[in-house]
Amino acid sequence: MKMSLLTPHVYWAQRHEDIYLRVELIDTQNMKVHMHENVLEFSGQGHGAKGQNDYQFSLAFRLPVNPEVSFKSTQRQVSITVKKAQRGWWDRLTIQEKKPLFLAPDFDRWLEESDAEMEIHEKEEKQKRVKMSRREENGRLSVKTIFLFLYNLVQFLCFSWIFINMTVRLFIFGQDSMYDTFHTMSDVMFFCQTLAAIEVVNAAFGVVKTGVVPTLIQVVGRNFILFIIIGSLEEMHNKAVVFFVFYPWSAIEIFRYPFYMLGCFNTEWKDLTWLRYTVWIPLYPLGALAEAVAVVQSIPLFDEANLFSIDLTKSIGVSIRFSHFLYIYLVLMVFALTVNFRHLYKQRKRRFHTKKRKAQ
Ligand SMILES: CCCCCCCCCCCCC[C@@H](O)CC(=O)SCCNC(=O)CCNC(=O)[C@H](O)C(C)(C)COP(=O)(O)OP(=O)(O)OC[C@H]1O[C@@H](n2cnc3c(N)ncnc32)[C@H](O)[C@@H]1OP(=O)(O)O
Repeated sequence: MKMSLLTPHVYWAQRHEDIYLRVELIDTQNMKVHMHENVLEFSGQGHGAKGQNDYQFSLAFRLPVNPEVSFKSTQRQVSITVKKAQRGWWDRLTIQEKKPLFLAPDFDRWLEESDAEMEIHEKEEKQKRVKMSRREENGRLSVKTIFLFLYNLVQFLCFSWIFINMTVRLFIFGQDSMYDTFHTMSDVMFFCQTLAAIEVVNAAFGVVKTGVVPTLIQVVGRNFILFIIIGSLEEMHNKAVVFFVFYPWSAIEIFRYPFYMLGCFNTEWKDLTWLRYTVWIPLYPLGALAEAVAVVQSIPLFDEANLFSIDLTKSIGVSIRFSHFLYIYLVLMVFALTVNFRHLYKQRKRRFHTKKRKAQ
């Protein structure tokens, strides 16, 4: 059956820089779209107003347009975009004053000149806002990265100083060095552990992706031992247990903080990651055991000194001794230890399990 040559319905709209044409043809095949001397030539087979047929049209534009035409055929229509050679608003589309019969405004996209200007203005504003928020985000990111990097660096340097000093002193002075640990290391340890409060704040405000509870247990637990159990009792200062508390504390941190430092720049050193997530396995129970021994050793000393006890003998006839609280603390330690051990185990599994899956 011979198909007759017909013109499809064409709808148009403009912006300051573009012309949009919508050709109402369904399932267009063998489509040709050309621009020749400012005239757009279209031909194709498809289902239009007169059923399945060959359709064609040409449009001589009123003002110069770019020779390149972009077009897209969908199941329902053909969309053509032509770029104006010069930015501006046209009072009509074609060179001839009389509008071709097949051409009509595309009211879905139609805008008056002032509305189109408004649209440009809104687009520019939106782009500006996106740019500004990106810049702000980058600024915030870098401030956060610098802050975390410096924090981890300071902790790494201080804990390394403690660890190296304790090791060297152990080699030089042997067992005697243990009794001197508090006098030689406590200032730096006080500094590090006070600074570590930042980690709780970071976790609470989402600065780092970690749980608040394990961090709180870690920081409060250590600071209780350092400032109350050891720090507040002079008799505890020259006990060897201080060595056994400080050594595992500082040993883990010389791996943990550099691991975070690299993480700040999305970098990883596999061996360091392995150490960070493995060394705690023996160190954590050892550290906790040393802390428990320190608490037990301090109990008679607190009783003797009557420190932090609340005397209620006059009002209710009893005195609440700090040592009572310390017995409770020892039980609490078991729970807290379990929570953190499980947390660290999960972190280890997450780290190595994901890495393995990624590698597959
Ligand atoms: C509520 C009051 C309770 C009172 C409780 C009283 C009883 C307490 C008894 C507790 C006994 C404690 C014993 C303990 O003190 C003994 C010792 O410490 S012995 C030495 C061995 N110790 C350790 O190994 C523990 C060391 N500490 C830690 O690992 C952390 O403090 C801990 C919170 C336990 C776990 O860390 P975290 O949850 O942060 O895990 P990740 O390291 O995997 O980090 C998760 C993601 O966050 C990013 N992150 C974390 N911190 C930083 C940082 N400073 N800078 C940059 N990025 C950071 C990290 O990169 C991870 O991100 P991603 O997953 O994307 O890589």
